[in-house]
Amino acid sequence: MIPGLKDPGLFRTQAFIDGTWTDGAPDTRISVSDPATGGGIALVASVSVAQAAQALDSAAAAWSAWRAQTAKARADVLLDWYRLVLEAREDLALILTSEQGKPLAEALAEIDYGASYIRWFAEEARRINGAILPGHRSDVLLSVRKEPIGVVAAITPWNFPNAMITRKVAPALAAGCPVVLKPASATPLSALALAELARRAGVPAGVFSVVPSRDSATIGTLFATSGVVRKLTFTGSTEVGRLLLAQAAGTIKKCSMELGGNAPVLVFDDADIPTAVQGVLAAKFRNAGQTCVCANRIYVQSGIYTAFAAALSDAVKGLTVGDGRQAGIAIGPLIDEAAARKVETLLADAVGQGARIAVGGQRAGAGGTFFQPTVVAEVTAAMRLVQEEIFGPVAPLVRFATVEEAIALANASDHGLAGYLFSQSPATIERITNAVEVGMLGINTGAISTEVAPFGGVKQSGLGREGAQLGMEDYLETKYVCQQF
Ligand SMILES: NC(=O)C1=CN([C@@H]2O[C@H](COP(=O)(O)OP(=O)(O)OC[C@H]3O[C@@H](n4cnc5c(N)ncnc54)[C@H](OP(=O)(O)O)[C@@H]3O)[C@@H](O)[C@H]2O)C=CC1
Ligand SMILES: O=C(O)[C@H](O)CS(=O)(=O)O
Repeated sequence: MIPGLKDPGLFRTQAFIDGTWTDGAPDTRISVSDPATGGGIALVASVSVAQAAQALDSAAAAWSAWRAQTAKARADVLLDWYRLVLEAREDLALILTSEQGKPLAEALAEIDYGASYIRWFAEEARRINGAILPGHRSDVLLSVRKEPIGVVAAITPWNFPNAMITRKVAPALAAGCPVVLKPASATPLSALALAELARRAGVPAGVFSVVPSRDSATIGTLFATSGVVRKLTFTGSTEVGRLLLAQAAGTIKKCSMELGGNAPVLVFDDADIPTAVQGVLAAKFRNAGQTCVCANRIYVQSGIYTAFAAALSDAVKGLTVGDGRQAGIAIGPLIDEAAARKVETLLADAVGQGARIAVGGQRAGAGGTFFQPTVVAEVTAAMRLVQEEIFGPVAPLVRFATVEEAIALANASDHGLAGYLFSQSPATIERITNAVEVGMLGINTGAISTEVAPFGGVKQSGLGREGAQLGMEDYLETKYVCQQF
């Protein structure tokens, strides 16, 4: 149980299948722990493959009635869900921080961000328009219709255990598609609370099921290979996304992939230093650096390097580390011991090759997975800090000299999710905007995520877009009709 919940009914530990709370497989449960204390907070049902298959079958059975609802009726249910989520935002944030660790202020922001996707797609539900085309013959009527793709299987990560779910479930339901969700095992409670609120909002049985499982690989294989599933949507690491794509090939399944990132930041000599520092703080240290759009490699032009490094270091020293439930905390714990150890390994590799720790560099506090917000200077492209997604509160600074060098460095990655640019030169901004290989670019800002814009990457950062009007397309099929008079 989580102390302090106003509505204990949101603390759910069973699976939610076909509108019913149900135990999982016997003798297997998911142990959910609090990353700040290491203590256990829940034992959650872990479903069997048969139960996950049952959830898919119940979704298929519910599909025809859900798609037959008017767009307005589906929108009304989503708006009720939106209202209930906002009414429960403090409980949802407390559940989220308890299982994921981010500071409560960030958790509240995530609940609002997640809710914004529900509202956005409630509105988009009523704008899924088709078209009448000018015929190629005088005796035909040509039309194009948008139809719900069918049963959607979704798999989501632990770092945004609320918003990554609504960013998929809301457009699917808006389009007329039922969803079966497998949430991350580290953070199932947020997903189950969302399911309870969806139930209260009137989402019909079978239209939204949540099947936590300790055996994610087996459930993922079921989702990717089942003939019942028409659409697979995944957010998580590139390696898992690659595996799922391969598994889905057998059924030519439509897939959306929001995968790993390795965001470059380019700070030019003409940048406004306070703006660049604030932008890097926002893009680097949100969620203790555990976001796919985090600033991962910070390239600083040689003329501003020393001044920027000093200003950033001063700002980072002011970031407080601690339990996210305490007031004023900026950096919570990393999700688990493996994450903390990975950060240590990457730092050791960099220092071993001549990098210099300007701020931080160590675990914070006595024990646990807290890590000091860290600035590393004199980093080079040969270091793992630059080559790999850090997923921790570490800001590596790399020098560069020219615009052409900056472009080459920024694009030297298999990933291309987000990127950031700090300059006051229109010519530099235009040059970089056209040349950098990313799906999303922040210019003189480090905060770019919003439901109104298409979220997604290029290269091995994924396929498809979430949010915006584009985000609805992933849950629709197009039908062209040629009617002879
Ligand atoms: N592009 C984007 O929008 C985002 C990308 N990410 C990326 O995700 C990574 C970190 O998140 P993380 O949760 O660790 O990513 P993972 O890929 O490890 O896990 C994501 C989800 O996939 C499940 N999973 C793990 N292995 C398999 C498998 N073999 N088959 C099917 N499902 C599987 C996990 O289940 P379980 O929890 O049981 O392991 C979890 O639900 C980073 O690379 C980050 O960049 C994260 C968020 C957003
Ligand atoms: O998991 C992520 O990194 C999210 O996509 C981050 S965001 O959408 O809040 O930027």
